[in-house]
This record gives sequence, structure tokens and C-alpha cells, in this order.
Amino acid sequence: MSRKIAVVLFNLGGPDGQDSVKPFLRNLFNDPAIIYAPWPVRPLLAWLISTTRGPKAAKEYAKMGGGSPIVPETTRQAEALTAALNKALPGDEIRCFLAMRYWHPFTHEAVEAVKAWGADEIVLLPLYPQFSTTTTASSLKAWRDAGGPEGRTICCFPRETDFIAAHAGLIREAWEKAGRPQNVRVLHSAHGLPEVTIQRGDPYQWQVEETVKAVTALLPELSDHITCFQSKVGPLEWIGPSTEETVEEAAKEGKHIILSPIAFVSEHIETLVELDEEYAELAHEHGAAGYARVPALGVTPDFIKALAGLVVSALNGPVGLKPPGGTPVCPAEFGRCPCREAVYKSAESKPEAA
Ligand SMILES: C=CC1=C(C)c2cc3[nH]c(cc4nc(cc5[nH]c(cc1n2)c(C)c5CCC(=O)O)C(CCC(=O)O)=C4C)c(C)c3C=C
Ligand SMILES: [Fe+2]
Ligand SMILES: [Fe+2]
Repeated sequence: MSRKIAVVLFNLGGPDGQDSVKPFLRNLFNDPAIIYAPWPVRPLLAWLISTTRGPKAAKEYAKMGGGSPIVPETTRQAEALTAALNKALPGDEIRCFLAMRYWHPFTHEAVEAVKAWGADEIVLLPLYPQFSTTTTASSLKAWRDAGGPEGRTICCFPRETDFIAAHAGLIREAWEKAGRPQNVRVLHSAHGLPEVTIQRGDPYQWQVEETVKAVTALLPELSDHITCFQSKVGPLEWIGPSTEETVEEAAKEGKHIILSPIAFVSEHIETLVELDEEYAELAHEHGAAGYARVPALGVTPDFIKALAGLVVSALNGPVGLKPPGGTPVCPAEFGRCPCREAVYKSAESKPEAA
């Protein structure tokens, strides 16, 4: 019998014009997953930060036509994924819905749309390959808080085979396009996080390293590599090394830099402004032999294949949170990752270490 399958794609969202930069930032900094301060300190801080940061951020969004390309990019991914799922699941009716965390289409709008459509099956697919409490968990909480029905939920996919092949393929293409230089260092740049978030058991940094290990294993000619973290915000200590210092160091060594955004699945302000403008300039200033930025995954066929595979495998598994392959991804010290929790729940026993 034909099923109506809703696939909900979660992402951060971004301002759709100059007027929405400040309210977007206010929503972001008012998220308790981002700023741990209690009410009413957090909303006050969110107002203060969005007011002071707004004008500079608006100028950067103006360079991209006024707003963020994240929704158009995610829409293209949704179309490509729908086409792939139509092939993989003939006879079923597939529809992808966008659920953005801090701007339209908001997660609560997606909940209404999915309910109105009357889906038989729901797959929740956060477009964050590496789980973080600040992204994946925050999005899934927004879904639940808005009355979103429980679905088959994909926790994270930091080592998924086609996802890894997509990254490796794009890095190799960038290297070939640059004329296959020899003196290369690959910089895998991920969005950073405050140290305190990791200390509380967030597995994001560990999962980013797992992705880098798997990608590097497919690129033996490009073994000189490093993982670094970008986009620091605020006065707290963030995990490092920073992408900025890593670019500078590689440039001073006269390296040909290949910079790959390893935790972003689409282009947006952090790739188009920070990586393409600020760090490209830094690399040239400090004498890099070259600087090539690897495109974000977008609709790269291997990436869409990865997403389709995750959806199909989630549909074959139990309702609830599902780590890829049904086995936990993270070691026990990362207690904030629900992939462990999900498996133990389904086994109806919890080992002491979890
Ligand atoms: C892996 C993905 C991301 C993590 C982890 C993450 C954590 C995180 N982000 C901020 C603050 C900002 N992020 C901003 C933009 C932004 N962040 C991500 C992804 C992750 N963030 C994306 C995809 C985007 C782009 C959105 C778009 O416009 O399309 C911004 C806004 C831009 C700016 O003013 O710099 C802020 C602010 C924190 C504090 C944080 C973890 C605590
Ligand atoms: Fe961010
Ligand atoms: Fe996990």
C-alpha cells in the first residue's frame, strides 16, 4: 500500500533580508542551547547582542544580496532528495519539508504543514552531519515543543560512507582544478563551539574528527591536513585551533591551502564571506602558494545518495531516534549524544558507562 512519507529537513535558517538580520540574531541568542543563562538574563543578553552585532552582520548579509542563501540551498537539496527517494521508494508519495530553527520557515510552520498533509510516516533528518546540543538537539526540541509528531529520527551521520565520499570527491576536484600542486595542506574547517559546551558532554568536536579521519583515509595524496574551527562569537573560550590562525600558519609555511567546510552542508555567510573573503585575503597576505575553497556539499550526487540512504534505512527501523546502522556512534564520555540513549532504550537495558 502506498504511504505518504514526510521527510523533515532541519537547519539553522538565516535572515531573508536586511530587516530580518536583527530578529534572526535575537532568536539565535535567546536559545538556551546557545546561551546557558536563565530567564530573564538570556532574553536581555539576546536583545543586547543582536542590537550590537546586527549592523555588522547586516553588512555581511548585504554582500550576499541582502540575506542568507540557506533556504534556497536547502530547497534545492529537498528537491534532489525527493527525486532520489522517488526512485528508491516507487509507489510511495514523498514530500520534503523545511524546518528552520531561527527564521522562516520556522520549525512550528513545518509541524503545521506536515500535520495538514497527513503523513503516514515521518522521518526527521537534521542537516547536521555531526551531532551538537547547539544544533541537532535544539532543532529536535523545537519540533517537540511545537507539537511535532514523533518520527523516525536520524541522530547524526559523521562517518556515513556516501557522505564521506562526497567530501573526498569535492576536495580531490578542488586539488585537480588547482593543477594538482604538491605542497598542499588540507584545512578541514568546522563551525566552532564554546569549550564549556564540549565539557558538558557535547560530541560535536569528536564527531568532526571522525569525519576528518574517514575523509583523509580516501585521500592518500593529500595527507598533510588539519582540523580547525571558525566563526567564534563572544568572550568565552572556544575550541581550537581557530581557522584564522591555521590559515596564517599554513600561508607562512608557503603551503597551497585547500580549505574544506567539513561541518556545513550548504553555502551561507560562514562560507561565502568568512572563508571566501576574509581567509582568502589572509592566506594571500601571508604568502600562501595558493588558496582553494572546496564548495559545500549542496546537491553533490554522493551527498544526496547519503541522505536518501539514511531516510530509507530509518524507515526500516523503529520509531524514535536512530543512530546510523543502529549502533551508537559516540563513546560513553559524550553523554549528551542521544545515539547511545536510543540504542540502550531499544535494548531495554542501560550499561553503567552510558
Ligand atoms: C555545525 C553547525 C553550526 C554550529 C555547531 C553552530 C554553533 C553556533 N553558532 C553560533 C552563532 C552564530 N552562528 C551564525 C550563523 C550560522 N551558524 C551555522 C551553523 C552552526 N552554528 C550556520 C549554518 C550559520 C549561517 C546562517 C545563515 O545566515 O545562513 C550566526 C550569524 C552570523 C553572524 O552573525 O556571525 C551566529 C551569530 C553560536 C554562538 C554557536 C554555538 C554556541
Ligand atoms: Fe553558528
Ligand atoms: Fe552519538
